[in-house]
Amino acid sequence: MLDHLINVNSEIGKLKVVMVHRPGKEIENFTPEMMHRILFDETPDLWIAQKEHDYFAKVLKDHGTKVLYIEQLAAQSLTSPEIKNRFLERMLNESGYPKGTVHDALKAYLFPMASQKMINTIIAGVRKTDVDLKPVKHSFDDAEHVGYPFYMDPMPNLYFTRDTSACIGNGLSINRMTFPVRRRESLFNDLIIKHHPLFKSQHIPLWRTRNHYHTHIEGGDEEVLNNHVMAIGISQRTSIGAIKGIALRLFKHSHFDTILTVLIPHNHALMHLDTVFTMINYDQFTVYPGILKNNAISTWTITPDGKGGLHYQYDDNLKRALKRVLHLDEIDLIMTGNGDPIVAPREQWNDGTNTLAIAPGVVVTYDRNYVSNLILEKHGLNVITIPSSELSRGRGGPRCMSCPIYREDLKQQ
Ligand SMILES: NC(=[NH2+])NCCC[C@H](N)C(=O)O
Repeated sequence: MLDHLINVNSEIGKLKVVMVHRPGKEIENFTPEMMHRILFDETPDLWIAQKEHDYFAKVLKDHGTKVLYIEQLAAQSLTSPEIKNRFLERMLNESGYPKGTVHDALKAYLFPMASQKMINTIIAGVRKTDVDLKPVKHSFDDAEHVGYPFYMDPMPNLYFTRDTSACIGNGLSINRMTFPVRRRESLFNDLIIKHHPLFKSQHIPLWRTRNHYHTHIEGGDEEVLNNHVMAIGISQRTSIGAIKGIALRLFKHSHFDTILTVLIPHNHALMHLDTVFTMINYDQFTVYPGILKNNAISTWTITPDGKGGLHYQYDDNLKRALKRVLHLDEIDLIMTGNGDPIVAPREQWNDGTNTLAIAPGVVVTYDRNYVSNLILEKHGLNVITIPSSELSRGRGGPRCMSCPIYREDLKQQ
C-alpha cells in the first residue's frame, strides 16, 4: 500500500496507479438529436469500444500500472445505507429532482439495487419506461419534457476520467464541469475521495472543489509539468476565475509556485489544452500547429506576488515561455501530423495530440493517427498504439481516458 495514494508531480513519471472507466450502456443510450448537447459527434459501437478500452487497460497493466475503475470505486464507497442514501439524494437533486413524485419513484427504483448495479444504472441513464410512475396527463410541470425519454440522462463522457478530477502533487482538483451533461460526473469523485477505504483516511488536500457556480475548470486543461510548475489551458472548458482560484490555493498550500496559462481557441475540437499540447518527455511536447498563428500564442505565467496575490508575465512565444518556466536550454515541440495542413487538423480531431505518457519518452497514442505516431518515433519516442475507431468518436484520446493517481517522482526535476 502506498503511504500516500495521490502523487502526481509530472506528466511523464512512471505511471503506477490510474483511474479509468470502461464504457458501458451509456454510450449507446442516446439519439443522434441528443449528440450536440451531450458533447458527442457520433454514436459509438459499444461492443467494439469496450474491446478497445480493454486493450488500453491491458497495455497499462502490462507496463506495471494498477488500473482502477471509477464505477467500481464508487460502488465500493457506498459503505453504509446512510452514505448510499446521501449520495443518491445528491445525484437525484443534481438530476433535477430534489423532491416530489418523480424523486420518490426514482428513489424507490434505485435505492434497493445492489451498490454496483445502482452506480451502473445511474451512469447508463434512467428512462421513463424504467420507472413505475404513470405520468400525469397534460401535467403543466412536465410540459417541457413531454416525449423526452429520460428521467436521468446517460453519462457517455464518463470514460474521459481525466476531466472531472485532476491529481496535482498530493492533492486533488474536483472539478465543476462546464456543460450540464458532465456536471454530475464529479459526484463520483467526491464520493470516492470522502468514503472509499483507499482514500478517506488520507486527508487529501483539495485544491478545488466542485462547489463553484460561476467558474469552471476541467482536467483536460490541468497539466502537471513538474513538481512546482503547472500548465493550465484558458479554454472553452476552463475560466480565468477558476485558474485564479486554484493558483491562490496551490501557491498557499502546496509546493507549486508557477502556473503557465495558455490561451487556446474556444471550440469543441480544441476543447482542452491536452487536445493541442501534451508533455511526453523531459524536454519534448506534442503541439497542434493550429494554435500557433505565425508561431505566436498568448501565455501568462502566474506566480505569487509576495503579498498573497498573483503576478502575471505575458509571453507570446510558447517555446520561450516553456524554456523559462522549466529552466530548459532547448525543447522539442513535435507537431501533430508533422505540421501538414491537411493531416494536422484531421489527426488533431481524432486526438493525435492527446498522448498519455506512461514513463519519460514512452507514450500511448491512438493507432489511427499514423502520421503523428511516425513523427513521434522519428523524434525518439517509444510509441505504443491502441485501437481507436470507436473510442475516438467521443472526441477524446488516451490522455482524456486516464486520471493518473500515482506517478513515480522523476530523478531529475
Ligand atoms: N481531456 C480531454 N480532452 N477530454 C475530452 C472530453 C470529450 C467529451 N466528449 C467532452 O466534450 O467533454
